[in-house]
Amino acid sequence: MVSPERDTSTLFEHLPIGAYRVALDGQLLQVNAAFLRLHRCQDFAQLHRLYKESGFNTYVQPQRRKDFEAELRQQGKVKDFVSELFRLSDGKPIWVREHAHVITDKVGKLLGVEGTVEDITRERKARSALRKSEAMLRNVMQTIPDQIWVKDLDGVYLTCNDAFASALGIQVEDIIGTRDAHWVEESIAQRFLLSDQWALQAGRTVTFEENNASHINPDEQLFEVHKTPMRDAQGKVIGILGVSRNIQARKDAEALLRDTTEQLELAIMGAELGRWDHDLSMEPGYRMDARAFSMLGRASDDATLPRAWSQFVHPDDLAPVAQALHSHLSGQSTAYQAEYRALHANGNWIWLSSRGKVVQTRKDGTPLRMVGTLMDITARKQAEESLLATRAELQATLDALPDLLFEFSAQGHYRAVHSQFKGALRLAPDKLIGRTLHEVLPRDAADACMRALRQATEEGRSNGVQYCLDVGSNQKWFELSVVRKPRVGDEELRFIAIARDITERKEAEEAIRHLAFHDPLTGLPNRRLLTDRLQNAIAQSQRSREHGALMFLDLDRFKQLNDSRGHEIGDQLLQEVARRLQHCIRQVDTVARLGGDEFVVLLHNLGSEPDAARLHTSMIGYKILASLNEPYVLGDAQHSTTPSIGITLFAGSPTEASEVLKKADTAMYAAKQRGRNNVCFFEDIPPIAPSKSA
Ligand SMILES: Nc1nc2c(ncn2[C@@H]2O[C@H](COP(=O)(O)OP(=O)(O)OP(=O)(O)O)[C@@H](O)[C@H]2O)c(=O)[nH]1
Repeated sequence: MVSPERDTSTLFEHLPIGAYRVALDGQLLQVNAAFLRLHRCQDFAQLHRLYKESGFNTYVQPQRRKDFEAELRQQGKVKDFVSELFRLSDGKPIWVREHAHVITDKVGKLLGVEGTVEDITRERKARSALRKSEAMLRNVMQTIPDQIWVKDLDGVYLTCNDAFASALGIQVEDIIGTRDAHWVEESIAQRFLLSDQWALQAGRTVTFEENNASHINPDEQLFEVHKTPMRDAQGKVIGILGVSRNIQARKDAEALLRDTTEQLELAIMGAELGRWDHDLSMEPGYRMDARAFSMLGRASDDATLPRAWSQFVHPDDLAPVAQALHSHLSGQSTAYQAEYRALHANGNWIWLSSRGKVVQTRKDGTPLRMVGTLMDITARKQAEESLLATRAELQATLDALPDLLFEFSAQGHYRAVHSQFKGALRLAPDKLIGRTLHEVLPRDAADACMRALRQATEEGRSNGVQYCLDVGSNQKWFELSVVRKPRVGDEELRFIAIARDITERKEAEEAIRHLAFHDPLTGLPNRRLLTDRLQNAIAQSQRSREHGALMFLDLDRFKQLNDSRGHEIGDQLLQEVARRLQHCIRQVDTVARLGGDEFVVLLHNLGSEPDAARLHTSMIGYKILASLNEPYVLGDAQHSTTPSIGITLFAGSPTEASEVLKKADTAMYAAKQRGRNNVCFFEDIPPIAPSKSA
């Protein structure tokens, strides 16, 4: 049988933690093997020596020994006394937990102290690490926006984060220890339970989406839920970890993207666009889709093969296309855009419009991938070309037109000037635009143009309105043709106006008119104009009762000059006579040549007194006689001539011009008969006696 003492001693020896006995003076009496291991000592002697050297106090904080002894004195024992000690062998600090009690003999006399010392350095480190990792886990759980919770196998919440608690509308502390049924409808709690069981049975993380309407998810937002069985260190399932994430916004964005992509696809199809995808990291890396490829008349089977972007591009268009590409790839342009000719399978060149953008870059910004569209613009290009040709033709026609071409508003604003002959304009075209006719032209001309515009407004066109302008130092005549432009939509009413320079025509007309009323040799009014003026003078005389007079002149023996010196010399004489006659009369009076060597002078406003009128006329008649008697230089010889002048007066009474002319002619004839170079008044000719036989 083993004695109790021996049992105690064996137990002491084999305790897994350090055990000691000390005397009242602190001397070590006995330690066990574990105590020696704790202090890394070989044997009791080494330990004892080191212990003595330390002065019986190995506490890192010396105060702790005093605390230990005080507690022992007061309580007779010390429990769970944790302190830091210096390990006796190497002086390294270690953490220990101590229990001790005093030893007494049978009568209660104090003999010493007996205690245990347990090295808890590793345990403390582990606890501290655990505390740290727990804190970290808590932080992570709070930081993650997802809802996180942990339930045990009975469905009781062990922990959760704020996101989860606030989704339920309560505090974290309120959730712990409760079940789902506390917070959600029974049906929802049931569904939660089913998914928990699914994860537990599967023995792995299960993921599913959930949007069940409940008071914690009234908007039926979509959540992605992960449930994972939780295991202890031995791999035994002890609970379930849940993570739930609101993916409504992501789903909406995905749906929008899908919609947009579909719409884009539809738009691309609707616009008959082809697509290309250019992988810039490889060569060749340009791929077309079937639609793009079929634009080139090529079989869609080969469409997706990578090729050089330049494969079908017209050689003359390579440089500009490469330039556009470079400009976008180097970031100078926000998008790539080029129009070029491409080789159709039938051998023709078609026009393509290519647009695209870089959609992927390396980290350093180097472009990696471009995508874009192709559009067949051959028809547009052809239309543009024919439009350009038509425009060029129109411009050439306009350039060839000797006219000024304008566009006006109905209010007379210059809207456009199409004229080659800018010199004929009063202002430069850019200065004309926006101004009105009245701001640019003199009043009469502007009024005439506005008249034409008004007529064109009412009738659609206007032709023939004429106006006169000073252009430079010349006076020019213009004739206006105006057409109302067909209106497109609610566009302003406009008029095309052609102003034709008709100065030459006007001058020709004037010359013709002059010829009709004037004698070409002397420029004097002819018989027709004289007759007209004579009629006017007679009419005026009737109104005013003033006298007028008509002189009829015929050169004496003019025929001889013609015959002797020729017709031309005769003409020269007639011209000089015309000049002298004009010098003898007032501006208001008229000298006319009737033909041959016959001239007529018409005098106006000779007053109402007959004698005064006759005297005045007589004076002029003799003045003319004297003037024409002056010698003439004709060619290289002098010549003399004389006129015979017949005069008649008229006043008040109605008379025919021919009658007056006849009287003057008669008087002239009388002057001839009186020996020529003479002045004779018709009124002085004695009336011819009626013949006896009559
Ligand atoms: N040089 C020239 N001669 C003309 C022109 N028209 C007519 N004559 C000539 O003028 C002459 C007119 O002569 P008359 O008046 O009949 O005779 P005359 O010699 O003047 O004789 P009297 O009048 O009786 O003194 C004719 O010889 C015509 O041929 C003309 O435009 N130029």
